[in-house]
Amino acid sequence: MKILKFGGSSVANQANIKKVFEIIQKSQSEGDIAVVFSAFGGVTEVLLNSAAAAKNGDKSYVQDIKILEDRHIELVRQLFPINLQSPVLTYVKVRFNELEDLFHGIFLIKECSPRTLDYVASFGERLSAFVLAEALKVEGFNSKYLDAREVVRTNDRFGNAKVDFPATNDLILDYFHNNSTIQIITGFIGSTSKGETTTLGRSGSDYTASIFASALHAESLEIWTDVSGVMTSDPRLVYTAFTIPQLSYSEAMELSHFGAKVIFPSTMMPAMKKGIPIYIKNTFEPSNPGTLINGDAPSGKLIKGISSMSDISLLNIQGAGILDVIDVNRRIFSALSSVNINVILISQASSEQITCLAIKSFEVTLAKEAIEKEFFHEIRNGEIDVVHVISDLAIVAVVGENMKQNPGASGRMFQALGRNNVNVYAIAQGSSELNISAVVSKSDLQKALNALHEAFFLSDNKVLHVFLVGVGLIGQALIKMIANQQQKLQKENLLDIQIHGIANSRYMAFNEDGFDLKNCPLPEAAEGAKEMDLDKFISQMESMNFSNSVFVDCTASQDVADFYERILEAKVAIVTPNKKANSSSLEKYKNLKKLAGKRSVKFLYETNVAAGLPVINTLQDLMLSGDKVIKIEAVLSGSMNYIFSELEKGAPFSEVVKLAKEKGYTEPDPRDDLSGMDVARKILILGREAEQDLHFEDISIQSMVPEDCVEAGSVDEFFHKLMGHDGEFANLLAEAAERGEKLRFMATLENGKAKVGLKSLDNSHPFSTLKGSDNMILFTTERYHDFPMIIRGPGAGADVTAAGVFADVIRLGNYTRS
Ligand SMILES: NC(=O)c1ccc[n+]([C@@H]2O[C@H](COP(=O)([O-])OP(=O)(O)OC[C@H]3O[C@@H](n4cnc5c(N)ncnc54)[C@H](O)[C@@H]3O)[C@@H](O)[C@H]2O)c1
Ligand SMILES: N[C@@H](CCO)C(=O)O
Ligand code: NA
Repeated sequence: MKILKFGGSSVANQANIKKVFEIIQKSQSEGDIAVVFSAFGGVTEVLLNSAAAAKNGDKSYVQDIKILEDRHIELVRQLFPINLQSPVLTYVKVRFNELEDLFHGIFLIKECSPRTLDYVASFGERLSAFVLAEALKVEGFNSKYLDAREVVRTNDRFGNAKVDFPATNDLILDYFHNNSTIQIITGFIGSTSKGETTTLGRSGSDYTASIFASALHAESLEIWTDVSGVMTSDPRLVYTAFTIPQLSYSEAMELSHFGAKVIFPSTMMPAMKKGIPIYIKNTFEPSNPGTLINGDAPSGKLIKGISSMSDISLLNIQGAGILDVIDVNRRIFSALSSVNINVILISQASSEQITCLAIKSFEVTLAKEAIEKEFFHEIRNGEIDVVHVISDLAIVAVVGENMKQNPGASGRMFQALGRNNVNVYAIAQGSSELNISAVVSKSDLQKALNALHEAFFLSDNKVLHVFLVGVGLIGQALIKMIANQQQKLQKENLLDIQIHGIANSRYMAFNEDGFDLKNCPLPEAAEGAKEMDLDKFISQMESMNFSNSVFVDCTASQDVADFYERILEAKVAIVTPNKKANSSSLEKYKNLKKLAGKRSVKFLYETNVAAGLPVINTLQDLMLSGDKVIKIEAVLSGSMNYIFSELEKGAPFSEVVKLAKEKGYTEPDPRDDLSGMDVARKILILGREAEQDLHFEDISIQSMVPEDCVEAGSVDEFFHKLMGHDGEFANLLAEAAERGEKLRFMATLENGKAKVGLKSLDNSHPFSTLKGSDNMILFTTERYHDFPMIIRGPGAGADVTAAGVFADVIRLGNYTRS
C-alpha cells in the first residue's frame, strides 16, 4: 500500500486535477493506494477569513462564500458529464447551505470558538475529497470517499488536536480491512471521541497522510506538491540551488526547521517511527524523482543543504558578575519562556562570561525587558550589564549527517564566509554535528548562502560573477572571448564565468542569472537598461552580493579608477587594463595594493603594460624571488611603434596615426599615445612594480603632439590639424634614414629617473627590428646582469589586450578555488 497526498495547489483547478488523476492512474497500476487531499487551493484561507469577518460583523463574508460556492460548482461542471453532475452538485449545495447557516450564526452571536473554527475549516477537505472521489469514479477508478473524522481520533485541543494513535490505528486498520476500493481521504481533520470535528494544525494534510501510512504500514508515503522536493537552498536566493535526492529523517527535520518549508517536521513523525520512506514529488513535473526522505545512512556530500532564517536579533547577557552561570542561564530561559519567546540559537564560550541568544527580531524588545526585569538587582549593582542587542541579522546553517566525525565542514564553511567578506556574529553547533549555524548580517544573507552553496555543492565548479564597466573595443572583445571559451572552461577548468552587469559611459544594465554571452547586448540595448551612474552601478553590484565577484574596468577613465578603494573594501576583486589608478599618486597605488591584501582580494592589471604580454607578472615574480631591477629599457607603446615603423613605408604621419586608431592600438584619444603620457604611465607602473618609489615628476616626457593639436576640441579636429604636420614628421624620418638609423619611441628607467621620448637608433639596436604593434621590454637586474631579460611581442590591439584581461580573470578563478 502506498499513500499519496496532494496539496491545495495540485488541485487548484481542472487542469491541475487532470495531472493529479494521471499520477493516481499510474500509481494504482503499480499496486494498492490510498489518496489524501487538501482542500482546493486557497479554500481554507477563505473559510477562515470569512469566519473572522462574520465574527466581526462584517457582511463581506456572504459574497466571499458565494464566490467559493460558485468555484466548487464550476469545478463540478468541468469534471463531470452533465448527466452525472446532479448528485455531486447536491452534495456541494447542501454543504454550502450548512456553511451559510453556520456563518449566519457566527455573525449573529459575534463569536467563533476554536471548536466552531475547526468545524468551518473541515468543509474545505470534505468538499474537495468528496468531489474528487466522485470524479475519479467517473474516470473509471474504484474510488470511495472517506471522511477522516470516522477514523482519526483526537483530543479536543481544537486547532491543533493531538492524535490518539492506538484508537486511530485500530479504526484505520478496521476500516481498510476487506476494503478493496481506493480510499479518497480528507486531509487535515479528525474528531474527538464525542464526534466533535477537530483539525490537526499546520500542514495537517501531510500529517493525515503520515498517520494513514503508519497505521497501514505503507510501503511509502508520497507528498505531491508544487516543487520538486527539498532543495539545497532557497532557490529565490541561490539561483544554483538544486533538488536534494535523498535526506535522512533528521536532516529533513533540521532543514525544514530553518527555511525549507517543504515538509513540516512533526508531520513526518508517524511515518518516520515506522521507517516508511517519504517522497516529496512535484505534481507539475512528475518525472522528476524529487526528494526521498528515509532512514538510510548518510552518504555522498559532506552536507545536504543550507538553510536560513532572516529577521534575527542577538541578545548578549554579560558582566563581570556572572559567576554561577548555571543559574544565570536558568533564569534567562525562564524569563524568556514566561513571555513565550522561542530561543533559536544559543552560544556560550567556555569562559562562561557571556551568554548569547538568537531570537526573532519582532520579539526583541519583549525579550530584553523580560531579561532585564529578571536581573534587575544584578544590573543595578553592576554585576550584569544591560542586555546588549544586535539586530538586522540572519542565520545560515549547513545541515548534514555526514559532518559527524568528519573534520573539515566547519573549516570549509567559515573559510567560504570569510573569503567573501561575511562577518560572523555568533556560531552554534551541537554535538550531534548535524547542523552548524552562523549568525550573519541580514544584508549579507544572500551572499553568505551563495558562498556556502558554492563551497559545498559547486566546489568542483567555481563561479566568477563579473561586473564589466567599459564595453568598448576591449570590453566587447573580452565578452566574445569568454563566450567562446565558456563551455571549455566549465568542463576542463571547472570554472564558470558569468557577467551580471555591463556599462559604458551612457548606459548600464544588470542580469541576475548572467547575460547570455553568445548574444550579449550592448548596455544601451539590454533589457532594463538605465542611464549610467557609477555610484549606482557599484551599489547594485554590492547589493547583488555574489560570492567571488569581479569588477572588470575596461575604460580609460579616472572616475572609474576612483572607485577602486570602495570596490576592494567590499571584497570584490578588480581586473583592469586601465592604467589610471596605478599611475596616479604613489600613495594611492600603494594604498590599493595594501587594501587588496588586507581584504584578501585580488587586484590584477597585467594589461596595464604591454597588453597581454606577461610583463607585470614576470616583474612581480622577479621581485618576490629577491631580484633587484637595475635598469628598464622598453618600447611600451604598440601604437607609437606601429606609427613609426609604418612611417618607414612612406605613408603620411596623420594617416598612419589614423590607421593605428582604426586597428585599435591607440588610447580612446590618440593624443594620450602621441604625447607620451600613455608610455609615461606604463614606465611609472613598471618602476613601482620594481619597488621604486617613483612619482610622475620623476619622468621626463617628450611629447609628439604638435602645439596646435593639443588644443583641438575633438579627436576629429585633432586629426584634421595633424595633417598640417605630416611634412615635419617626414623630415624627421628622412634625417634618421640618412644617418642609417630608425625612430623608436622608448622609455628608460635607471637610478630612480625615467625618460620617455623619440630616439634615433642604429640598425643593430634590438628595438630597430620591432614591427607593427610590437612592444619590447629589457630588464637588467642583479640576476639578469650581463644579458637582460627580454620580453617581446604585440603590445596593443583588441585581441591581445582582451586575452590578457581574460587571463587575469581566469587567474582569479584559480586563486579563489577552495
Ligand atoms: N587598445 C589597446 O590595445 C589596449 C591595450 C591595453 C590596455 N588598454 C586599455 O583598455 C582600456 C579600454 O580601451 P578601449 O580601446 O576598449 O577603449 P574604448 O574607447 O573602445 O572603450 C572604452 C569604454 O569605456 C566606456 N567608459 C568611458 N568612461 C566611462 C565611465 N566613466 N563609466 C563607464 N564607462 C565608461 C566607454 O563608454 C566605452 O564603452 C583603456 O584603459 C586602455 O588604456 C587598451
Ligand atoms: N594605447 C596603448 C595600448 C594600451 O596600453 C598602446 O598603444 O600601446
Ligand atoms: Na602585460
